[in-house]
Amino acid sequence: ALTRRVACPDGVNTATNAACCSLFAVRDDIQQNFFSGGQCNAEAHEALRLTFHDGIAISNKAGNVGGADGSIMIFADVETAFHANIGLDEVVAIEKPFVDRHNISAADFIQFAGAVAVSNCPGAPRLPFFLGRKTATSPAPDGLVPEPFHSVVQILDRFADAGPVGFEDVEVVWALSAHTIAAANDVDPNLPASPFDSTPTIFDTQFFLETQLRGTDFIGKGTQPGEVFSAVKGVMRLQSDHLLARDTRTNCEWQSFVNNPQKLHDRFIDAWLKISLLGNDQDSMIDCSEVIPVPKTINVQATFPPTLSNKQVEQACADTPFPTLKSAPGPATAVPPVQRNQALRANLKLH
Ligand code: HEM
Ligand SMILES: [Ca+2]
Repeated sequence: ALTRRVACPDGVNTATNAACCSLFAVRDDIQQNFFSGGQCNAEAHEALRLTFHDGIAISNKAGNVGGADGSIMIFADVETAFHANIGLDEVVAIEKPFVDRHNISAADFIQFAGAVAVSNCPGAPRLPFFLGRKTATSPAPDGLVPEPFHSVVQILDRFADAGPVGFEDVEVVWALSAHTIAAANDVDPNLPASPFDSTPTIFDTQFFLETQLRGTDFIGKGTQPGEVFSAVKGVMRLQSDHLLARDTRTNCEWQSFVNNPQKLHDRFIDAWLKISLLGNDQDSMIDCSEVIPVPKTINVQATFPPTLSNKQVEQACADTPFPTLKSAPGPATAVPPVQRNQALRANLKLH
């Protein structure tokens, strides 16, 4: 049966539910004025990180208060001072004016902006967006956001405790697909915008491949808490990603994503949707996924970075051999830092 669509008051768009109509203007505003005309830039990456740090701050042990409730923006003074939220004061400051000038809650805006952000990255899945989150009445307590220097057990336990259902070990791996479009600004403050894979503006499986390579050096002057040896110049490796790629509880799931973009899509949609709904009841929310842009598709094979090959794989999964893949041609060159929207930052007096 055909779904009847309603004409939106903007005279341009139609929607399956009239409540979604106001999101078109929010989308167009952030694409233009936040993501530099629809780029998978540093701001897009930060918008995605923020969805996680708002959502994951809920604990079954503590009675499931919080989650994706906007507390990280509403109580920004408290929460952006938490060590795990380092650097997020900036994206909160960028996002706040958009919330103020549109009729949308902080909780919904954070997740909506994250879904739009991901759509800007070629190769990404089109993430679903549901409208109607509860609004925070108190800040999240400290200690609920995983840190890169945490052990695998600490990380898996934290995810398992996030919400009444929690996350299975494999779902933690699925969620970490986000690090294919990511960089670190504050792990090594001397090297801001250091990406986690060689293609931080493309939603591909390189992150899972590159973290499985034998680390050879720090990308900066030395170790920072949560940083380990990386295999690729310019690419920062987090200890948490390194350990999850090797731990017996997660290593085969990690490897299974290498050169499997279909699985990457399917599982990231599942894991991210779950994060984006933590603390809320999906059945009482409105599906506005149609407002999220359709990402550009890519057709690439996972490849070893120049000079590296299957020989450098630190095989961890005992069940299945690592896939045999080609190496990118040429000499090893340093992966450049991720571009930031300097004008936007200057306007808000951010560094
Ligand atoms: C074990 C769990 C995780 C740990 C320990 C972790 C840790 C980190 C750290 C340390 C950074 C660098 C922050 C900075 O210095 O600027 C980072 C960046 C990022 N993380 Fe995670 N993360 C985890 C899971 C996730 C998940 C589940 C998502 C999203 C679904 C996510 C999305 C991102 C993104 C998009 C960035 C890049 C931000 C930017 O480029 O500015 N992370 N993460
Ligand atoms: Ca990538």
